[in-house]
Amino acid sequence: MAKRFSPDKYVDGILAGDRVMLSRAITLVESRLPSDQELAQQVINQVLPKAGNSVRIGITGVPGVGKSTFIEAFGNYVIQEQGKKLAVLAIDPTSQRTGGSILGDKTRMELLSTNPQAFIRPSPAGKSLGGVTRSTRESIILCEAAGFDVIFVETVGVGQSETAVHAMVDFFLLLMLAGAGDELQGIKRGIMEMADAIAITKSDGSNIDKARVAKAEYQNALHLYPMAASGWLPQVSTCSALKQTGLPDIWGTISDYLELTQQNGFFQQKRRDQNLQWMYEAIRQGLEENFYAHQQVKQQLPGIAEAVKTGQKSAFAAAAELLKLV
Ligand SMILES: Nc1nc2c(ncn2[C@@H]2O[C@H](COP(=O)(O)OP(=O)(O)OP(=O)(O)O)[C@@H](O)[C@H]2O)c(=O)[nH]1
Repeated sequence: MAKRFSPDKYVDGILAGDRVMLSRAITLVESRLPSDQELAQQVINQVLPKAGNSVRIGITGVPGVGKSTFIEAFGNYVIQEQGKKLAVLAIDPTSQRTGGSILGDKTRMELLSTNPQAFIRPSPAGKSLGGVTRSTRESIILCEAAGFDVIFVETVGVGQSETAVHAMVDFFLLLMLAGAGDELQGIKRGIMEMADAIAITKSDGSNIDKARVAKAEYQNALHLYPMAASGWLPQVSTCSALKQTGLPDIWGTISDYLELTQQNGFFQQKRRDQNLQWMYEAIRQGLEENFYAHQQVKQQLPGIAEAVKTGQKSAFAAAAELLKLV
């Protein structure tokens, strides 16, 4: 097992912006060991008052949309032109690639991964969506305490992980291709409804006209949705990560959104709601872990499951019997 330090050492390191200590603290957060979990909670509790001062931006899009290239280009823009410190985290429980999606794509994030103002952390490998979600939420807090004022949370645009990311960010950006059709892109209607902005990627060369048409179409489609509680009308823009165009527009949209929602109180309300949601989620996960770790449950579960399978017991009676054991 790697070396562990006192909680203060992690806390001091993080607050001083020490990236190595930040990385080590995230490793604690990702660990399944109860002793690591306990240490992680102590660290998080201590840095919590220094967290929260960032803009949390979820970025999603199906494979092929150009996500890594976009994050590299937009990330560098945010650092260089907006003077921000950027952390990039990933939620990708499906990733089979070693070290998760971001590390696998490090070559496409060459500039960002060597930029001292950026911190890139891949999705933890071998975890369930719930596990990844939890560690990403806690990693956001640690990154904020370390002084990162923009956080990108990247996810693959195929389903459940979008909902998880949406529940932990302030702003949700959906990347789309021009002319591929929603269904072809595997974008579910629900994901479009969650988007605060859509960026049509690869708007360069012969693609520019197609991207312009797509922009108008998506803008029309978004107008059909009922007005969001934030009072914000989702915006569509076109961009090219390759040619570095459209990036200031996207940042402008994010800034407009922040201005509106901070003024009308939606931003603060959403964060408070998300905090509560995190708590209930943690309770649910904790209960589930305790249940399956319980000695008697472990012993009796296989037999009872078999009885359900063969029709000797009803699913509900079986569940009730097992739940009573804890
Ligand atoms: N013409 C053009 N091609 C692009 C642009 N951005 C990305 N590409 C190309 O699109 C392909 C996919 O880009 P990636 O950045 O790997 O995106 P992805 O497939 O969504 O990958 P993940 O980030 O792993 O999900 C690559 O061949 C890129 O060179 C762009 O702005 N213009």
